Amino acid sequence: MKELWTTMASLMGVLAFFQTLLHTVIPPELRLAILKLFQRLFNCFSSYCYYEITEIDGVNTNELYNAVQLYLSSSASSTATATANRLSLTRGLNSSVITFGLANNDRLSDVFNGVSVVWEHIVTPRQSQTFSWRPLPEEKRGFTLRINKRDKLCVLKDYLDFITEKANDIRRKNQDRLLYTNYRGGSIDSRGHPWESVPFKHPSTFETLAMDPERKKDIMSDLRDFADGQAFYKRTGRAWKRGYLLYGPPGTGKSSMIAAMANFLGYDIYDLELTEVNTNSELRKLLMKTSSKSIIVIEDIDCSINLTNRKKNKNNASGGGSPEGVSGSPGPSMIGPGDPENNGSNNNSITLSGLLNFTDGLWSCCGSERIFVFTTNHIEKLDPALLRSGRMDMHVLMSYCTFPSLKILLKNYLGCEDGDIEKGVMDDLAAVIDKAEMTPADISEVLIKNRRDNDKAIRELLEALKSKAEEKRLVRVRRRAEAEEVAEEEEKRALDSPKEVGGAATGGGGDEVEVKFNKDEEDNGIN
Ligand SMILES: Nc1ncnc2c1ncn2[C@@H]1O[C@H](COP(=O)(O)OP(=O)(O)OP(=O)(O)O)[C@@H](O)[C@H]1O
Ligand SMILES: [Mg+2]
Repeated sequence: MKELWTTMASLMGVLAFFQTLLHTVIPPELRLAILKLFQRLFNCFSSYCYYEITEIDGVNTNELYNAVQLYLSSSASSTATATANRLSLTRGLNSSVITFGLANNDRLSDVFNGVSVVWEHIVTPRQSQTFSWRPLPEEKRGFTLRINKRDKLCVLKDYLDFITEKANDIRRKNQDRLLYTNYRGGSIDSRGHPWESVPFKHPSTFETLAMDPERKKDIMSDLRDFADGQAFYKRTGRAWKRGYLLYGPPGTGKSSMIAAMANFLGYDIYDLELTEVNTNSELRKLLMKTSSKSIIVIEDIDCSINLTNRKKNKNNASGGGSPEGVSGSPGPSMIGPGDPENNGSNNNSITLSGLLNFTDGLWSCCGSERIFVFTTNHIEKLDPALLRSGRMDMHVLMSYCTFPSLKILLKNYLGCEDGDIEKGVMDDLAAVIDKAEMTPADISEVLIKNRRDNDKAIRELLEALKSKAEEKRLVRVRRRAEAEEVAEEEEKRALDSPKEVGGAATGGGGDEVEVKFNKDEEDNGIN
């Protein structure tokens, strides 16, 4: 044994001697060249290709590294017990989910399209801090992907695309939805963001939303088509965005529908408070800072902006209207801060034109996969240019509660399925629901109040519906009586007016004569 140790020691001594000799005799350049030669020889005979994905690419963070890390985290968690003994755990900002990661210098195998690959996470200490504008981490991190040479051409690109897509999905799923608002107008905070965000936890879903089931299905499939439609939008040359206009009386579920859309698609919401935005350029700035896969909402659009701007400017053609692209409608005029119309009480110089550009102009495409949702209680007040397809592709009427919607509310609040309530009672509800014109919000109130006692809740609901229906009937009777009265009066006036009509006839056309007469009167007054 002793002899063995002595031989080993002398062998080590000889090796050390030769190493020192080689270092002194062979210059470093030659050593490097020999090393490279060996590497090349090894690569020639190896049946694998190796790809390195480093954390920092020069000075920038390598997005692919982050994507691979996230992607492997899902594989690592699912196969954690099978392969890895040591996993790193992380929880990101705004996230309630813990992600698993491949620990340092650990390996993981994966299969894509039937091809096996091996990932290795390599962490080495950074040797010397070279000069950099930003401090670099002390460790050099990277992933090495090992693929069989014969498979590399057919899978590499598709595999990396797949990883990037999957990582984006995981990132979105792991992060809580965010609700952004622009309470400071377009001004930016210390981190350069004009939006403030809070986690979005609205529980509304399409399942809880009370509306016509067919209409609901249409909207859901429209949203699904939109989310899966990247190739379609590219092929047709359209910007990947969609506009929804939700209109109807207060309390019919417009805001609840927006929350349901966000929860369905997993998108963030940007709630744009137009009254906080002072200029069109601020609006543009806000738009530029929104992310893809988001819903941009303007609630109560009729109250947010003076939608008569365009109409006013229609008469004011010399005011510099720009062509807007809607046939038959004149281009909107930009109203600048110095415009007399905007001075005085209203200093807000955001215009309808700015808003139209926001939803449909070139700037609306600075990002992708975005849904614009406008809500209003008065669709008739909106400018037709705002409603046209392309801007608002889908108009959704959120109406008073109908019988199918009522069934959804009964299920949500009382847990009553079809058949749980007596048929006679259901028939009574069905007979009265349309006449009552109650909103889902009104009905929810009645149900929520009595949710501990289903019988009482339904009894009170029926009473409320009946009394509302009676109220509506009385209003209709009164209106009809008033209309009849007006019609009678008009008839009487028509009988008394042949003389006037005759006089007008001699002048050639009622309205024209009246205008002319007034004008003459005016002229006489002036003279
Ligand atoms: N269609 C609906 N389905 C389920 N719940 C509804 C529906 N409509 C209203 N509600 C209930 O009424 C409340 C108010 O609804 P919501 O805020 O969505 O109405 P809205 O149409 O946006 O009203 P407004 O026009 O005043 O903004 C919601 O919290 C929800 O509980
Ligand atoms: Mg609302």
